[in-house]
Amino acid sequence: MKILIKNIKELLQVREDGIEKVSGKDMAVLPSLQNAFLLIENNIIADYGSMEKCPDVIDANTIDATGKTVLPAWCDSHTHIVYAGNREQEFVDRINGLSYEEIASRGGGILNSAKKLNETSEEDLYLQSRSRLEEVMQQGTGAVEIKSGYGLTVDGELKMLRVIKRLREEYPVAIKATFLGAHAFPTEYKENHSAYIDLIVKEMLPKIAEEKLADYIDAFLETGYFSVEETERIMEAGKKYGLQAKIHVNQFTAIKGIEACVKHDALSVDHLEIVTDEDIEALKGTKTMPVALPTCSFFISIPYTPARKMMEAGLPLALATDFNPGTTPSGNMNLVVATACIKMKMTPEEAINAATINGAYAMDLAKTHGSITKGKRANLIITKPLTSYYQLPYAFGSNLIDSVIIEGQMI
Ligand SMILES: N=CN[C@@H](CCC(=O)O)C(=O)O
Ligand SMILES: [Zn+2]
Repeated sequence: MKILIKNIKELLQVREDGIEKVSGKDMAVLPSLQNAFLLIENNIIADYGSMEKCPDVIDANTIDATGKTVLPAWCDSHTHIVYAGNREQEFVDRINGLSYEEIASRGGGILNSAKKLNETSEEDLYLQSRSRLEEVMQQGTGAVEIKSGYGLTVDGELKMLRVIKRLREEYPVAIKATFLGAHAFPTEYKENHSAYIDLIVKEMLPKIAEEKLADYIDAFLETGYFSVEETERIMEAGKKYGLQAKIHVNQFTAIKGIEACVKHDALSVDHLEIVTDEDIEALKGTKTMPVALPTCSFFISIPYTPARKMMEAGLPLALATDFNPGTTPSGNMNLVVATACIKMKMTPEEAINAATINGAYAMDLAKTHGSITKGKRANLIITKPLTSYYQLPYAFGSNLIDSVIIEGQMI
C-alpha cells in the first residue's frame, strides 16, 4: 500500500539516518522542508523532498496537505495507561488542601489504585486501558511506553503486563513494557521492605522474564518510597534478566538517586522536578536520557523540571505524559509540548525535539521512530492548516490535528 502526501506546507523533523538523540544547543534546531511531499510504502517512509521533485505514483492513495504541517507522531516514553478506575476523589481532596504525600500516607495514592486493580478482571482492565490507548493515538501518539506498578502482587503485576502485551498485539502503535513492581510498598510490607523486594526479585521477575512480558525495569526512587540502595538492588536484579532501568527519580526530593541510576546504565531518569547541580554533573556525557513530565507538575502543582538549565549544561531532554490516575490523568502529548513551552520556557523547536526523537531514544526506538527519515516507520501527524508550527503550543487548547498515520494506517 502506498500513500503520497503532497503540497505539505512544512515537513518537520527531517533528519538523516543515524541521529539517535539531540542534546544541549542542538535541541534548538528543528530541521524542516517547506512545500514538500512524503511517500509511504509498506508502512515505511520511502521518500520525501520538495514538491518540485515529487514523483508520479499512480497506484498511491494521494493526500493533499495544502496549508498543513506534517511531523513525526509523538513518542511518549513514560505512561501508566493500564490502570483501573480513577482517583477523582483524591483530585477533589487536593483542591480542598491535602497534598499528594498526605493522601498517600492515608492509604490513598498508588495503594488506592493497586486495590482497585487487584479487584478488576484482566478483561475489564484491558477494555479500560484500550480506550485510553485509542484516545492517545487520536491525539498523535505513535509510540508509547507503558508501566505496570498498580498490581504490587505477583498476580496483579502479571495481569497488568499481560494487558500491555495484548495492547501491543492488537494495535499498530509501538509499545514498550516496563515492570514497575517497585512502585510502592504494600501495607503489609511497610515495616519489612526487604521481604517485598525479595518478592519482586525472586518471584515476580522470574515469571515476567519467562513470559517475556517486560522490556525495562523501573522503581520509584524517592524519600518514603524506594531508597537508593533498594533501587540499586532492583536495577541489578533487572539487569540479570536483560531489563535495562528507566527510573522514577527526583520527583519530590534529590537524594543522589540520579547518580545511582547513571552508575547502573539507566536508559532514562524520569520526573526530575527537583534537580541539583550534582545531578546535572552526574548526567553529563552519559547515555541516560533525562525525561520531564510537565503535565504532572501542572496537575499536582509541583515544580517544573529546570529544562533551560539542563539544556544549557549540554544535556538532552525528552518530554512524556506520565498518563496515570493519580498525578496526570491525561495522555495528551500536544498539551505536554505546550506546557513545556509555556512553563519550562522551552522553545517550540526544543519541545518538539524532546517529544519526538528524544522520546524515541528513551524507549530504544530512535532507529525506527521519532523523525522523518527514509526507512523509518510511517508514523505521522498531519495538522489542520496552520499559520506556522508555533501555533501548536501557542493555541494550547485547540485540537490542531487533522489526521494521524501509524504504521502507514490512518487512525
Ligand atoms: N510518582 C510515581 N508514580 C506516578 C504516580 C503514581 C500515582 O500517584 O498513581 C508518577 O509518575 O507520577
Ligand atoms: Zn510515572
